[in-house]
Amino acid sequence: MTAQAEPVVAGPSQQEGPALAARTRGLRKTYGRTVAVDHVDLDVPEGAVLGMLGPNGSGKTTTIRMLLGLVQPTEGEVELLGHAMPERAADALPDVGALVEGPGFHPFLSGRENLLRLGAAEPRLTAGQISAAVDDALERVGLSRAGGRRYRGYSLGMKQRLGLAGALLVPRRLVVLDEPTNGLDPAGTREIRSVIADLHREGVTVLVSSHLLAEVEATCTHVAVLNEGTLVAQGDLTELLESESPGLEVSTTDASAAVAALRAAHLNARPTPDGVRVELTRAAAPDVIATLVGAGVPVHEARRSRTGLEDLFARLTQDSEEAPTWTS
Ligand SMILES: Nc1ncnc2c1ncn2[C@@H]1O[C@H](COP(=O)(O)OP(=O)(O)OP(=O)(O)O)[C@@H](O)[C@H]1O
Repeated sequence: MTAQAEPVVAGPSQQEGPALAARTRGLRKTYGRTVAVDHVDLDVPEGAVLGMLGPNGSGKTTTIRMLLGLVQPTEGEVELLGHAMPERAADALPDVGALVEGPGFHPFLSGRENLLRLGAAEPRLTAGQISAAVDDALERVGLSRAGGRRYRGYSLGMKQRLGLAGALLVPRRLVVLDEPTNGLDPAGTREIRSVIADLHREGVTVLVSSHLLAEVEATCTHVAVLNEGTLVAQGDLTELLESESPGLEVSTTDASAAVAALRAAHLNARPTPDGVRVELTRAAAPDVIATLVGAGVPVHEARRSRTGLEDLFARLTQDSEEAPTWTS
């Protein structure tokens, strides 16, 4: 594994910042010789929708499972809603709704019957409250009409939404969702997004893991980026993006010649689908174009780029031995 720089941090420091719904310090998990999570100091501010981003295998699920007390850390501390985990799980977990792995619903029962069974195991609901809580939860995730149908016939999106309804049977302070839109079509993704937006409006803290950059950019107020088990950036999403250096997008038919010429001139450049993106920290746009033209690279168009999440992650993860694959 490549040595990582100090994580990029945006937003107020912890002393003056908001209360934290979840917090880890020095969190580490190893499986044999595999380091799944490496000294992660994660802050999830109360009221945030925090997107935990990272390529496959970067440690998102393991971190989430340690937060919820489902996996014992090798080292480090976890606090969930102010309670030490896993020791004080019984104090913390009633306020936490989680959708962590494929929910174990019964295939031959309807969505509603499955939720009734879950409701019966929910310590905050009396027997008389379960039915109304189930109906509320079904409505919240848009499954009221499909509630009577067998789980077996549900689409993947409906199954995910039913899992979410199960996590929301009672009001929660924190909702944790591990890749909730995995495998969903755009309509299913929009539905999950809208449930997250509703929770945010109600002041519920949401921690959602994803490897979809566009998804996080559209839904989240905060972001935490994991790469090879290490936290490489975290903070307020807008502040993180604003702290990024400006770039120039150059359209060219010869991206490899362009990258070679720019790197020879000690400029940071990386290929994009229609050319290259050049960081404008060490050179102004006219110098970049002059360098390319001087090297005989055909320049069809050049425009300043708005820094997006994709650029931020390309930079944060560019030192990896294997370039991570991001999907936007
Ligand atoms: N129970 C386990 N036993 C052995 N290795 C594990 C176990 N759980 C996770 N790992 C390893 O730890 C690393 C981090 O895995 P993790 O599932 O946390 O990543 P992730 O970011 O959630 O990935 P994905 O997006 O693919 O779900 C991987 O190398 C994985 O193979």
